[in-house]
Amino acid sequence: MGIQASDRSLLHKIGKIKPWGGDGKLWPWLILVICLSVTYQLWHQTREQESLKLEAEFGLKSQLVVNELEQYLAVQDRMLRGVQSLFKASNSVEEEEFLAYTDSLKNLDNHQGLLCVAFAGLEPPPPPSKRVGQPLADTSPLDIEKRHIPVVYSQPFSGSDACIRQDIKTPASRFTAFKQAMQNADTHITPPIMRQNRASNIATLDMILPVYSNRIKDQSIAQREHHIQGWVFSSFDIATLMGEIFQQEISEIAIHITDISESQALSVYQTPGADKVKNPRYESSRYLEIHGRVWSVHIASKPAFEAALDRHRSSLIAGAGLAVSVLLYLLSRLFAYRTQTLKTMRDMHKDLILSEQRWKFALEGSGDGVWDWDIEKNEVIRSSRWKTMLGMEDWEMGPELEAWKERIHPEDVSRVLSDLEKYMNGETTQYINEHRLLCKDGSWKWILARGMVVDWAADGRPLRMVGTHTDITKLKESESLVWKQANFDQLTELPNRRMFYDRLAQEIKKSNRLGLPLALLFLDLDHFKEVNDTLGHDKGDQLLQEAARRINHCVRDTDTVARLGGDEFIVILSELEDLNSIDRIAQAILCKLSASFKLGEDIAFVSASMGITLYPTDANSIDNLLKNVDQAMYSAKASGRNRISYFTPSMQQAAHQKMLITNDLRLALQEQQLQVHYQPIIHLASGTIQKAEALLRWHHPQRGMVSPAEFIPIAEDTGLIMEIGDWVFEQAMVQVKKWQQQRGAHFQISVNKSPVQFKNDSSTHDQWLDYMKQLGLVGQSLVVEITEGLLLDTSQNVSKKLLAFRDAGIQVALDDFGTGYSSLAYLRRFDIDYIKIDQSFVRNISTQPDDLALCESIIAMAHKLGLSVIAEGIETEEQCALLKAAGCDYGQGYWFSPAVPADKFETLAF
Ligand SMILES: Nc1nc2c(ncn2[C@@H]2O[C@H](COP(=O)(O)O[C@H]3[C@@H](O)[C@H](n4cnc5c(=O)[nH]c(N)nc54)O[C@@H]3COP(=O)(O)O)[C@@H](O)[C@H]2O)c(=O)[nH]1
Repeated sequence: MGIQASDRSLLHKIGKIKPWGGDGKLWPWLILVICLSVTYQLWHQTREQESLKLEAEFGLKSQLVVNELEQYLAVQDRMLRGVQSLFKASNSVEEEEFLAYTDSLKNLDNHQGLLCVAFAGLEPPPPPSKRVGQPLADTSPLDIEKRHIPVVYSQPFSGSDACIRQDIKTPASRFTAFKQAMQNADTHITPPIMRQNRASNIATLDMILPVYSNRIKDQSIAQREHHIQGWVFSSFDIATLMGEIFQQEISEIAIHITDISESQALSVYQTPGADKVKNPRYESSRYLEIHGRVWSVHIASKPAFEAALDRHRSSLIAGAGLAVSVLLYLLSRLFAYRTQTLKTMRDMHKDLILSEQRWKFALEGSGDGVWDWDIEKNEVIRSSRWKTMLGMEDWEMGPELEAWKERIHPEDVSRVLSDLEKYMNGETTQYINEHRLLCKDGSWKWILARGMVVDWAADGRPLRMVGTHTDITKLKESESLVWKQANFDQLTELPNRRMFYDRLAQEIKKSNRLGLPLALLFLDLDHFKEVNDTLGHDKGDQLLQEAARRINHCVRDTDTVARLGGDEFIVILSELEDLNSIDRIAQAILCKLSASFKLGEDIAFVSASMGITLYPTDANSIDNLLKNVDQAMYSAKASGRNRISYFTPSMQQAAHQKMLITNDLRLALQEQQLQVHYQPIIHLASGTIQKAEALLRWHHPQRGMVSPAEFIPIAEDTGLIMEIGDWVFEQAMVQVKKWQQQRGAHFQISVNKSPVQFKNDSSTHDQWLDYMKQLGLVGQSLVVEITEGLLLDTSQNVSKKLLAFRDAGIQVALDDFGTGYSSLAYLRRFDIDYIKIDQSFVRNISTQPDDLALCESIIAMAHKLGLSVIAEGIETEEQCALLKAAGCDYGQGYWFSPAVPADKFETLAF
């Protein structure tokens, strides 16, 4: 059980582990934050460095552009100066010379965007020879404006006849550059000029050098204009020029060159798409003074250049840093999870060990033996306690299952194996069984075995079963004791009332099954009370034990003898094949019980009254059988004791009658069906009525007069006698008060008081005394008539009430004297005032000398004891005379008057 609970706890704990959260494990997050911030720092620094580096690179690139441009123009300048030198070297340059020279320039590398190299000379050319370079003697600057200046020679580079078709005077800005070159005797560059080139317009510029007819060093501008012969110039397609020079750079930077020499800035060149560059990261502007013009070179970084920043180390660092951060975070989470799992596993392991220790402790502490059965091998491991329970050493028992089976009590084997089989078949959820096992010393121990299969094969076969053995011997013994106490009479060891009911029920079933009748014999010992009272309860107990033995000897082992309580025994004679055996056994029992009982020093005699009834002849239920046998027993008692009475239908009839009377009696008092009659008691010496006996009468509406001899016992059985007895007493007291007034204060009325009234706790003498006081009666107005049987009762209740009556002056008469135990000892012990000689002795007094002698003895004895005697049932004058002669004090009987109603009593003439 402990392991199961632990398993549940472990599963619960495992279930609580969350790999990705919970339990306040913040440090993986801390690692992530640190890594990310380090990554950011690294990335930021690197990015800064890279940005600076790229900025420097951009600066270099910008510088390079300017340098390249300057260098290119310088090369072009030199090349043009070479052409100028050609003219300087001779007075006239033939076209062939010019073309030959300029053609040789094509071998040079740097002529990107160069359209043509040409010479424009002043007209008129000297006819007829086509010689040029001869001085123009009388020319002036105004003349230059007026004169036609055609392009004389032209060497095409990429633009065929581009220079031939050019007019150097248009546009004016171009001609200005020609003039400035002339005036400064130096290279000049024109502003950008739009030209028609094949199908499209192109921006061009010219680099110009003047050609003079004389040396012009240190000459004035006027002199220079005077000697001007013409100009050599190179025309460039700016876009091609720039594109070719900067073909590497323009993918990454945007170049915009503006000619700012004049008030209105002119765009020289702009890389394609430069206008789309918005918010460049890097920008620079430089100024270039070149051959008479001032250029602003603006360079801006393009996204392609800036992208280099993202491709560099900072990006790598950012990526790697992020990756490392996430990796470290995941690893730390895994590590945290692993740590937590390991901790939980350790806790679980600890719990398991603890649980197992507790489990073992609980088992060992409880003193249970443990067994572990390998079903496949059919071997059992048994704990030391298991073996010591049976008084064996550890080595004394082999591991075989049979070693256990052999020790099972033969009566228990089949039950044990059946329980085991039921469990294995799945009919029960636990193997549990109580059986006896043989100990080493030969004794038996009760074992409570419990077990469960703990391992199964894949196909469902049980492989291993474990369980415990608990020594329940003591429990069984106390159970047995309790059972015995509950079902057996401790004094006689016979089955008690409860067990008797069980047995009777079983015997009835058996009788039905076998078709054989059974008999019930109900015995009540006669005079047992006297034995108890005279010899004491110990002797009474001995008698009961001996009586039980004697009854048992008279029946078969299969029959049942039970004690129902007191001196009542009952016998079940079962499986009766011969009904005659009933009478034989019953007689044998009566005979045995009527034999003397030796009780130590004393000898006692009892007899038994026995009722018999048969199943199924007389009744077919337990209740009715018991009623029958009870009636039969009472019938035997009533018939004079020491006899057998078989249940008869008339008994049943009587019982039925009794029941009807009981019901009617309950109503009788309320419906005033009861009446008190008074029978006079005559003082024999004077012949006067000095007393009266109150006798109850019942006028039943249907039955007429019902005898008190019939209904008083019923009233006693049902307890109605309490109410009825009090009512009679009150009636009698009212009556005696009246008659005392008429007949004198000595007049007394005697009232019969049943033993039941005496014994009942609810009836107290105080109530009667109070009532008499209320009426103003003295105690002597009442005589209480009791029977001898009451005096046999030694209970405090009875003697207390009798003493209280005596103290109150109430007199006591002992009724029916001579019919019972007639012990003189009782007369001495209790204060009795009158003895009433039973009418059965009076009846034959005149014919039976013995009865007369008995009456004379009673009278003499009573007088000696100071008691008065009342003779009952005097019916004749002779009886009256004999009794009077014997000294009897009072007489009562039909000779004087039967009991009569009060009004009639008053008319009696005594
Ligand atoms: N506890 C109570 N018992 C009562 C009460 N009333 C009556 N009883 C008892 O009932 C028994 C029967 O009584 P009853 O039928 O009334 O018989 C009494 C007399 O009528 C009868 N008797 C009187 N004189 C003669 C006679 O000359 N011949 C004759 N055959 N019978 C006679 O005897 C009975 C007197 O009984 P008792 O003196 O009490 O012995 C009887 O036992 C009553 O006690 C009651 O209220 N309470």
